[in-house]
Amino acid sequence: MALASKNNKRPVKTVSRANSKSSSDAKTSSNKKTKGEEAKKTEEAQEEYGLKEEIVVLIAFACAAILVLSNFELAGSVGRAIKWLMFGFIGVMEYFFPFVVAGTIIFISVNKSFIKIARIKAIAVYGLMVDLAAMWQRITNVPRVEGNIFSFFTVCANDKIGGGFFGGLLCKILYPLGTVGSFVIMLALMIICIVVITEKSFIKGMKNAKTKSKEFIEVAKKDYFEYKEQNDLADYEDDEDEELERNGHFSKNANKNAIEENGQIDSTKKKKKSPARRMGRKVLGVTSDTLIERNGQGDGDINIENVEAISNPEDEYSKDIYEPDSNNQVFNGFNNVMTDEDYDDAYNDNQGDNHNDSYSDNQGDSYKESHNEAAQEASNALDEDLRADVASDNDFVSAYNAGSNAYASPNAHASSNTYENPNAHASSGARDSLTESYGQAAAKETPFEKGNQKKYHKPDINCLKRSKKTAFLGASTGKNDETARVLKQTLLNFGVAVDVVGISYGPSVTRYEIQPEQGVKVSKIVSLADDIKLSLAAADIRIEAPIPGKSAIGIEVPNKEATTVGLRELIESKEFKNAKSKLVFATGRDIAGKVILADIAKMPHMLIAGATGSGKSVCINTIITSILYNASPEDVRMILVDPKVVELSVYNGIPHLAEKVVTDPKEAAKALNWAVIEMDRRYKDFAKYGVRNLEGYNEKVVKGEIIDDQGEVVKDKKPQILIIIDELADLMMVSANEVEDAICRLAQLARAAGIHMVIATQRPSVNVVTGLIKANVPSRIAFAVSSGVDSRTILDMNGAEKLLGKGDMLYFPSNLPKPLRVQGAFISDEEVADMVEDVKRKNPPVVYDESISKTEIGAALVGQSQSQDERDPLFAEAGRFVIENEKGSIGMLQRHFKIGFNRAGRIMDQLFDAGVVGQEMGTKPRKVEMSLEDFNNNLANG
Ligand SMILES: Nc1ncnc2c1ncn2[C@@H]1O[C@H](COP(=O)(O)OP(=O)(O)OP(=O)(O)O)[C@@H](O)[C@H]1O
Repeated sequence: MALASKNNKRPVKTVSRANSKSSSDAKTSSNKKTKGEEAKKTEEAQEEYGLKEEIVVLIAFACAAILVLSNFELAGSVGRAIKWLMFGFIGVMEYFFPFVVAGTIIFISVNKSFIKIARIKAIAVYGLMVDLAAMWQRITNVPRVEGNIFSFFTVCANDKIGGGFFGGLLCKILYPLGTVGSFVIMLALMIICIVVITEKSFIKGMKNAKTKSKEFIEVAKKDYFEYKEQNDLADYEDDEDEELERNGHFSKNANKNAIEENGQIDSTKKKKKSPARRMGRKVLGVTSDTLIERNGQGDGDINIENVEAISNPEDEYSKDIYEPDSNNQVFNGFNNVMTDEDYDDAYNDNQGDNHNDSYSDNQGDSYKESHNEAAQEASNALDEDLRADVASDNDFVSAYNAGSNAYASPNAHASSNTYENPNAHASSGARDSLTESYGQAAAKETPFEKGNQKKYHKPDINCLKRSKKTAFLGASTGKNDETARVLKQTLLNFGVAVDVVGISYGPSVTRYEIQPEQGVKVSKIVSLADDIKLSLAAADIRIEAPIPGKSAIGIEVPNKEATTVGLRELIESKEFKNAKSKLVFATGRDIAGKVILADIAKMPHMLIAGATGSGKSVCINTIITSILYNASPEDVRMILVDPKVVELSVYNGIPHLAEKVVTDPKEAAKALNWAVIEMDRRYKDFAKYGVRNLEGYNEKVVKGEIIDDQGEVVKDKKPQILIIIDELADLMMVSANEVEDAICRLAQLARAAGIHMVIATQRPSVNVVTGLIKANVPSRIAFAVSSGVDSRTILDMNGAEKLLGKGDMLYFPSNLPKPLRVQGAFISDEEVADMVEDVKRKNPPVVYDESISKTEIGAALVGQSQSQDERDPLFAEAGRFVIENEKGSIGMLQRHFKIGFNRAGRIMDQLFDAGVVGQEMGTKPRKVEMSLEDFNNNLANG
């Protein structure tokens, strides 16, 4: 029905044909016929036509159906006959025949207006069928083509094979051409039929295919040339960039990146450049064409060249820690990157100054004035070789050594009693005779005797090696600027727009100070730490958000090569020399290269923690060395506790030691107890003489206002005492309670008494660094640790797990709000050994304080109770209670008076002292040995 309706609509031409037919009829018959009649006829014709069409279509379908059914032998004997017949005519093509018949009938019926064409096409279809049948026949060759023409019909009809009569006939006709020739012709026929049916030219199609492939090649060629052109352009741009970089310009982003005036991205440029850029560059987790849309600023990309490494005065977090001197030329950050001349000048200045300090300070004479004179004397006194050296060598160091030798010689000693310095650089002969003469002198006078306090001779600065000066300069090359660019791009890739506002080149890390655009959360940048690490291929980075005192976030990236900060350069620095405190030590250099000094007196106690190999022992060495270069034994005495035995034993014999280096943890507990007793003693003295602290006391000593019990004026100042414990864990293992008690008591009260502690541990766990110790030791230095948990134990915050080791530290004194990243000063074991040797040689033998080793563990507590000498307020009541119950038990006192064990125990001890109860009897209660009457009497008598 659908077809019918389609047909009704379609043949407009058919209708018009009918119309024309009726009109011609009208012409030939008569003009009398009315228009209404014509129209009626037309309508009738149309109806007739529609019906016919429908009938034809239906018959066609019926025929086709019967043919199909015949193929499957479902149409009875007629069907079988038809099948037989059809196979006889067209062979195996009979299977397709029903559909072809139905199709052609319908096709012709609906294309009546093109009947000729329709017929031709129908013939072509049948021709194609015969051609295909012939092909099949030729391929199978059954029945044989050479046979009788009629055998084709009979064999195919009977056996349902072959190409039938028509197929066979064609084969027979073409037989003289042979098989191949036959096939060629049959193929040609097939193409002709298809062309006729489809009306599509085979040759034209071939031509089209040719032109299409040509077009395709053209397009490919065009693409290739375009790509090549772009690639060349990118190469050229890269060359240009490199050239700019070489010339010190770093504005390629500003030139190349298409940020328009109004901040819009030039998308065409961006599109064109992207393939070349991606192909031409290594991708480091960023795409280099990512541009930032700036909000109204429109000043293009940041020009990294303009970013200067400024050691901003605002960086001074605390005046207590460093007081930068504008005159200081020694590595004062990167603004003052030194030329060789500068360096040498500074060196000579410092050398001269230091030399001056070492001698003129202590001796009261100007070393410089007499130096030339003395050197002259030396040249007389020394052997030929040395004299030649002194005469020819203009180098200050040689002159200095020669000068020192001069003073070391017995002659010089005889001629000038100011310089009795046995120098490390003395020739062996001179040294022997000196030792002899020194021994005699030492026999006459007691070392550090009263009024002879200025005879401490500092070690020679040449015992410490000078670190390489070029190391700092190396870090200021353009490499780091490139890093800043990558950093910025990486953050942009994650949608974080930032400006790099400053770069600080530190000895081991470089800090990029970035300022996020408004609306960017600091936490977002912190969360990108791993991605930044990946882009920069950095071992580890630390993000300081924000940098204290700045509206910027610091991203600390390790330098490719870390620079060692030599202790010597710090000790020679003006900051160190100008430091007033005797307990100042050269900590290292901060991220901007500034000298960081720490004053232990202000801390007043310090905890140093870090994993093994992170730099604790080196740090302790720098503390001791700094003190040896800065303070005399009258100013500072040290107690060194070294349970590891090997670390600090080298210092045995230096005059600053109050006690031989303590290696036994039990001895260490004694030493701590001694310190507690000493602290109590000092407080008593302060109270007695009406001073508040050690400084006040020492001032009075200088003024001669301190008179002792014998009525003599005290001339000895009390030194500051520094207790250094190299491994707290070892002490805690042996006697945790005593050690913890002593440390806490010292930590709470020792500041005013001038007693300070430096406690180091590689195990920052809570059972070593207990809550009590942490609470009482406010200043910390954290070296690299293995986990954030350890970092939190030390600093109460993460960060130390990101450190690089080898002296990289977070320095967190009590007066800073946040830890400061510092590269610790370095001193080698050889330097320590040289320096200690030098100090020992120059100074009288050390006199240890025997009372330290004689102190009993727990004596401090006895001392404490004795010093208090007070009975517990419950003493009387407790006494009566015990007597009434006729037994003395601590538990009973605890329960009855609702007090703790310690207090109850103390009361029981007091009752024992007063004779109320007897000795302890293990677990049994003590015996009562006093009547209530006697007890009351005793109380009444006081
Ligand atoms: N400030 C520094 N500068 C350069 N290198 C350093 C610095 N401090 C330490 N190192 C390097 O690290 C090594 C280990 O240092 P150190 O012995 O001080 O570690 P430690 O923390 O005391 O280890 P341990 O707990 O095992 O004794 C040193 O030999 C040295 O090479």
